[in-house]
Amino acid sequence: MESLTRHTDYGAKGLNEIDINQNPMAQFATWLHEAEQAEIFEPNAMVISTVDADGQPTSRTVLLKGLDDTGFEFVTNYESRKGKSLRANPSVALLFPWYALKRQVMIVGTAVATDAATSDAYFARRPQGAQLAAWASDQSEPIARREILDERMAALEAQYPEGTHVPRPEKWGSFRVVPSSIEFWQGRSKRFHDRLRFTALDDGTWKLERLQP
Ligand SMILES: Cc1cc2nc3c(=O)[nH]c(=O)nc-3n(C[C@H](O)[C@H](O)[C@H](O)COP(=O)(O)O)c2cc1C
Ligand SMILES: Cc1ncc(COP(=O)(O)O)c(CN)c1O
Repeated sequence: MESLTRHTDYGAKGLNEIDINQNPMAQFATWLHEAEQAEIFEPNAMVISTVDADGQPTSRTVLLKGLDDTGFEFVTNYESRKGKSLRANPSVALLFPWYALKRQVMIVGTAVATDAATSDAYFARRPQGAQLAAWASDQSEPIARREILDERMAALEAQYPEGTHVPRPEKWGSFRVVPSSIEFWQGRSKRFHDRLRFTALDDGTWKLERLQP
């Protein structure tokens, strides 16, 4: 396996304290836009790590669905493994792995369920197939066979013909991750990378620090 011994150079393009936007959410929006421009697959995909009631961490990918000065939004099933973990412990880590750009963004924060209206508004914008899948799936629960899921879907498709309104299941909705720190990582040559980390202060401003690579 050649990839295991490869030593790819990550290039000369740096990230410095002068050029970075002093508002980390605005800086994040710039990098997300650049990831979109680079046409990488699912640029808004992020790995979210949670810790369950027993202290066991787990990670999985979700899609970023909203971004503003208060935080990062994603949607999921509140009764899923991650949903249950977040009820027990709202601390999370987010990772945007933009390898094609030799970049990653690491966020630490707290996840809070949004109000029902926010979840309703997003659910209403989903394609009907995805809406029905949210009803059909008890996310993260074992099931004996794929066919059982397909039968559930067929029954839901009969109940809700194309174009009819599908209400949001109560078990499904959005979370907002309120960040306490946001680190921008830019890969550079010789593994001598740039790392700039913002930490939220009590007065609503951000402290910026450079971390060693
Ligand atoms: C690219 C990608 C995007 C995904 N987006 C979501 C998402 O936005 N919400 C979601 O609940 N699951 C999403 N999934 C599935 C999750 O990774 C995961 O399998 C699921 O949420 C169950 O996780 P859990 O059992 O740890 O709760 C995505 C998977 C991939 C690969
Ligand atoms: C199970 C699941 N739930 C939610 C989402 C994200 O929401 P949407 O389907 O509206 O993109 C995804 C995206 N891959 C998903 O796989």
